[in-house]
Amino acid sequence: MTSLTITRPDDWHLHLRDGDMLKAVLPETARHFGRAIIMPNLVPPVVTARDAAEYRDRIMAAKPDNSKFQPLMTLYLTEETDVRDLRAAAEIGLIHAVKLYPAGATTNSASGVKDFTKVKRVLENMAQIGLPLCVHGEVTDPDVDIFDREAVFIDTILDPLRRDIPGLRVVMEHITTKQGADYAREGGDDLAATITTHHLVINRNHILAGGIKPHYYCLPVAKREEHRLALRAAATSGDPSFFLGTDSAPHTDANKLLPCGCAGCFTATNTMSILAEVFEQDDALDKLEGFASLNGPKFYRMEPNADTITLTKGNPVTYPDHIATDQGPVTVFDPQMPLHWRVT
Ligand SMILES: NC(=O)N[C@@H](CC(=O)O)C(=O)O
Ligand SMILES: [Zn+2]
Ligand SMILES: [Zn+2]
Repeated sequence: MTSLTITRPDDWHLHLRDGDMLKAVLPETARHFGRAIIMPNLVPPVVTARDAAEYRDRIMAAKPDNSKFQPLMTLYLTEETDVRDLRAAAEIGLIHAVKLYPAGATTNSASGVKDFTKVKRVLENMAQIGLPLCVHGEVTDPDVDIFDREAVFIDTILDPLRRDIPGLRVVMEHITTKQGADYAREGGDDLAATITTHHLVINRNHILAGGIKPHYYCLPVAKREEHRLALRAAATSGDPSFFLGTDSAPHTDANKLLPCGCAGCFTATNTMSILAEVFEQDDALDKLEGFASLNGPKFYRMEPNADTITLTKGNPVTYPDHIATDQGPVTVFDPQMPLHWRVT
């Protein structure tokens, strides 16, 4: 096969940041994607309907001319989240999900949840109205090894939470483990998982073997090869429990290349080329549309995009190794393999 036309994809987990960074990175996503779930971990975070409306306006203003890209806004769940404000924002279609960060789990998560009893009423209301909860699924207990934090979160927090609040619709964001894939697969219609582009490509050796590679450091951190293979199997299976959330998370090189560097991989630029290569390697090009364009809208109870994109196979694709921003360069994720599929 040398050409593949699929429904225009969406990105169900994206960091666009704000200000100059937003202006620099938004065109990279808007070029190929119809919609994206916009992560609310700004500083300060997007916690109220008003914050979300104002952030949406800034995104719309930063959009390239002629772009039909639609940001799907989210609220950042805090122990002070106001149920009425949240319900009103969902009813008018301003927000499409609420994001749960355990306090301290990842970039800009200090306002996240420490005591789950404090958010129970909000979660019960979300279950009533069918509003999905997007979960960064890692425990923050310093006694738990960083490579185990996702699996421990599923057993000690996510599973009890889902039993406690029946009907709560949950997206396990950026799963990185076999345990995550298994739990999502078996969780029924109210549970799904996003998988990033980079976690289909790298394992923890890519970060640590032969010298430390800060550009491959993200959270949850990439795990052993067996987990990467489990994610590949899940993404290419066609199972509607799994869909694309790139977690494209721009940080300037200056902030990545530090003694204590930021977590995040920036994949907006080359995600579709990487995915086509990955799905072709696994003999699953016919499953790419489900993963990137159909399974996400199905879970979010939205129509798929009405238009299509075409990927064409040819000589290796060239793409910039970084994106320039007013704050400095942002390195584009290097999949360490030639990519032959370009969006035409
Ligand atoms: N994934 C990351 O490594 N970083 C994300 C935060 C997140 O999604 O956890 C970021 O905002 O930079
Ligand atoms: Zn996260
Ligand atoms: Zn993220």
